[in-house]
Amino acid sequence: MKDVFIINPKGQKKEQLELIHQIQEVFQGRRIIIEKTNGPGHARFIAQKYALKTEEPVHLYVCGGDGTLHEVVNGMAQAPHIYLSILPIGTGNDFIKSFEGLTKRDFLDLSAYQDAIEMDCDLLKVNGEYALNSVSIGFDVHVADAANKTKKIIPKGGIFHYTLGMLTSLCKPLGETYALQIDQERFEPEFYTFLVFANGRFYGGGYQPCPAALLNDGEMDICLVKKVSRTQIVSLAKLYERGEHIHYPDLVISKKGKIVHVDTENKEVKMNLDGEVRSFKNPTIEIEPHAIHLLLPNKKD
Ligand SMILES: Nc1ncnc2c1ncn2[C@@H]1O[C@H](COP(=O)(O)OP(=O)(O)OP(=O)(O)O)[C@@H](O)[C@H]1O
Repeated sequence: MKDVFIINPKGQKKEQLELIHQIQEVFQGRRIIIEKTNGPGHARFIAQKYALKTEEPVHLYVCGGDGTLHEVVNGMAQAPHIYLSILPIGTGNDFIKSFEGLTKRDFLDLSAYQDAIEMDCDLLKVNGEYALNSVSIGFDVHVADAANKTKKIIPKGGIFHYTLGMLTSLCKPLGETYALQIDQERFEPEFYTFLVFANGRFYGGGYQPCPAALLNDGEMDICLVKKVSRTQIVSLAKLYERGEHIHYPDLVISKKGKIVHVDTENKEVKMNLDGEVRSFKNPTIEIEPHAIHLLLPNKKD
């Protein structure tokens, strides 16, 4: 199998240097390929290049944050000969938090991939674009947008960016009215503060909109947050971080599903796909079961 490292050089410098040192040690004498990204869209392009070469299996190591991972997945989803590992050197790295028992340090230990653990992982798909971790609409898209801006100024910080983003977003309109169809069930138009469709458990630097979400169950977990006031948002933030908001059915509807249509009355709405902000009209969100092969670190205690 060919080993290819896609490295986003914008990642945390110290972790990047340690990683390059480990690559030299662990892969000494073996043929590897290092591909550095040069800007937006490049990681996707590189992943697509290997997805189109079907003659040899490829172990792709994604070295970056959730943004790089999102791009790579969009380049190689459904390619049966690509195996993906995540080397988290971003600021948030929310996706890896869904793997219970594995820490960021475990993911960054290259020797733990010699006899890696294989896992097929579901993906979400929104009008043709894949998301690995989560998709959302409403208030938290403003939060992701604001967090992306502050990350450019202060690169470290995790949940800090999202908390700050939440506070600045409280000045914006809080939500919208949508009609929804979740599988066979129709939801008449209602005002929602935000809607989250999750494959993974964590987003926004560490919040848990869908604490029971599993990456390989063939279903998406759905959290519909009804109309809440600005003061309720602030007081609910801690519960939301712990995933305890689901115990408040007068405020939150929790569901599972395979396909969701959101009727935006043909208006463009902003959506958050793994932290990237996009605009869609009347989006359809689907789960694509077992759409990528992951190779996870095999931790030796
Ligand atoms: N050489 C480069 N220089 C600057 N930016 C780059 C370069 N290559 C890729 N990028 C940008 O980096 C972005 C992804 O960064 P990263 O993977 O850290 O994502 P992130 O969303 O900040 O994730 P996290 O929150 O986990 O840190 C891509 O969307 C791309 O625009």
